[in-house]
Parts: sequence; C-alpha cells; structure tokens
Amino acid sequence: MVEKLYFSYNHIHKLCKESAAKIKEFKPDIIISIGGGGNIPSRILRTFLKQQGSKNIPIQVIGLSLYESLGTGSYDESQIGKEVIRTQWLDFGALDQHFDSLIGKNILIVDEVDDTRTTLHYAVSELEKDVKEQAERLNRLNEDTKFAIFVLHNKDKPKKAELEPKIIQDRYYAARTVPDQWLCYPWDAEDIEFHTEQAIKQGYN
Ligand SMILES: O=P(O)(O)OC[C@H]1O[C@H](OP(=O)(O)OP(=O)(O)O)[C@H](O)[C@@H]1O
Repeated sequence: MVEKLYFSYNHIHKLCKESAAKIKEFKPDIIISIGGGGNIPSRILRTFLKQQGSKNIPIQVIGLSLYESLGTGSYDESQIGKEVIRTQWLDFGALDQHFDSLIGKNILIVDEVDDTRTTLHYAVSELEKDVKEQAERLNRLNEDTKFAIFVLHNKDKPKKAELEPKIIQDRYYAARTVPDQWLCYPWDAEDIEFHTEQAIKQGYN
C-alpha cells in the first residue's frame, strides 16, 4: 500500500475546477476559508465560481488550529486533536459594511481536508451561533442562512464530530474521498520537484 499520497498543484487546481461545477448549484454568496489549509483551494475555487458579468465571490478567512497534546507523559489518545483553537475570526463590523452581514446568505466553508471532522464541526456550529445572534439582534430570524462545505479530500474514517444531516446530504462537496493515509499537499513541500515527481508517479498530477 502507498503510505503517503502526493498531490500536485495542477491536480488540486483540477479538483477545484471539477467541484465548482457542482458547487455552483449552491450559489455561494461568500467563501469562508479555514486557514491555512483552506486558503489556496478557496482562491482557486473562486476562479471557477465566477459568473460572467458578476463580481467575484468574497473570501473571508478564519484561523482554526487543532490543539494536540504532544507531551511525553501519559495522555488519553482519544483526546488528541480534539481541541480547536480559534486564532482568527470574522470581523463582522467590516463584513457588514461591504456585505450586509451573513444573515440569509449562502455560505461556503472551505478547507483542504476533512479528517476527524472536528474543525469543520467547530466552524459550522460557531458560525451558526454568530448568525443566529445577529439575526436575533436585528430581528431578521425569518431569513434562511445556509451553510455548505467544500474540501479537497474527505478521509474515509470514523469521525469524531458530526455535521448536520442536511449539510451532509445536500451541501457537502468533497472532491475526493480517500483512505485514511498521509496526504501530502504541494504547499507543504520543501522540495516541490520531488513532490511533483511523486504526484506524477501516483497519478495525482
Ligand atoms: O478534520 P480534522 O481532524 O479537524 O482536521 C482537519 C484540519 O486539520 C488541519 O489543520 P491544522 O490545525 O493542522 O492547521 P493548518 O490548516 O494551518 O495546517 C487541516 O487544515 C484542517 O483544518
């Protein structure tokens, strides 16, 4: 079995192009990228979501990192990667000026990988909370705000957190579902020539 899967920039680009055809049906008003891994796919995807004659879809970035217990002492393995640290969040003040808030919008959350699903669950539930608070404050509870998800890869494995069935059924776009292996993205490569050669050998170019 191949231990690590290598993906070239071209391959990622093509995955975004292919997925955009389906994501267009959702008609996203805004992309919320989970940084850092979601940033490059978000930007590529936007190119393919652009409709002639209309503006580019705005991209906002939130920073989420999984807190891992790396101590040498004994620790409960099931807890590893469970805690999400919020390093950056939306500036609703700035967003409101340009965008009239998230209420009633179609919001596409983008990340590169859905591994244990902890990060995506956190992102959706926290954003839903924020939108609900805003809607209550502005008395706009009748407007329907929808969330969708795009990832390059969904790892086929038991997840540690769930997403709402309506998202999973209708608005969850994973370009590929892959086995639970080590995924190597080009932006992590120290030697991009070697990386790309591996991707070509594996057919992910
Ligand atoms: O499905 P999960 O188990 O939650 O894992 C997926 C998350 O893990 C990685 O983020 P990481 O915290 O490593 O930060 P990075 O994106 O800045 O590399 C990746 O970018 C996803 O956001």
